[in-house]
Amino acid sequence: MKLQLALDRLTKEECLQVLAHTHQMVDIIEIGTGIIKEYGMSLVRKIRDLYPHNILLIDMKTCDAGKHEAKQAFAAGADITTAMGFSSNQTIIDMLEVAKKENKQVLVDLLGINSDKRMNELQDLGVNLVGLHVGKDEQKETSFSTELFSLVKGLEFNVAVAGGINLTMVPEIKKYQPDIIIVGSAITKAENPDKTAKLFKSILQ
Ligand SMILES: O=C(CO)[C@H](O)[C@H](O)COP(=O)(O)O
Repeated sequence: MKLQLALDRLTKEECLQVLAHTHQMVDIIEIGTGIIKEYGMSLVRKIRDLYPHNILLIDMKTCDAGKHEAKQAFAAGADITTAMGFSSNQTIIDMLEVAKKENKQVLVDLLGINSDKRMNELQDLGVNLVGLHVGKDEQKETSFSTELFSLVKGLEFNVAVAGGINLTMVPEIKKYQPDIIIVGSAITKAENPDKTAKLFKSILQ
């Protein structure tokens, strides 16, 4: 089970500071959508250069122009880019094609997806990595629940989970054996991000 650290709603300096203290404890560094919008690919390149040994996911949340945005993400150094599950099939097909050529990956974010029909379509398109996700705004009303795993039950996906995940929630989530646990604020806003990342890592091992 891999630990992914999501950098969101931080300044560039805060991102670099958190990473300096935590990169050894995390498997995947995620550069969040808002950070990419603020600082662009130059920060992605900088983090790629600083941390060549971590897997780098950039949360493009692409929903159109899939080919172009996947190429952009991989050219900047991403190992994984993200697409929204509600995107057109063509967008997802194009992104998977670019990823395959470059030996990279696409994570399909299931934010807002709740139909088995769409899940089957995604599987038929060749998607192999999906994210069960409770969004930041949704978190005001609800928190991550393991009921979300029903969406991937019986399907062949590698699964990431995200959305306000904290240390207390991990033992229950672990029972479902997701491939990746994505943690943002619980680490980045902690008093001691390094200590907290270490605790997450030790629970996952
Ligand atoms: O994709 C995201 C927001 O769109 C975040 O990466 C994800 O929600 C994790 O952050 P947090 O643990 O703070 O919710």
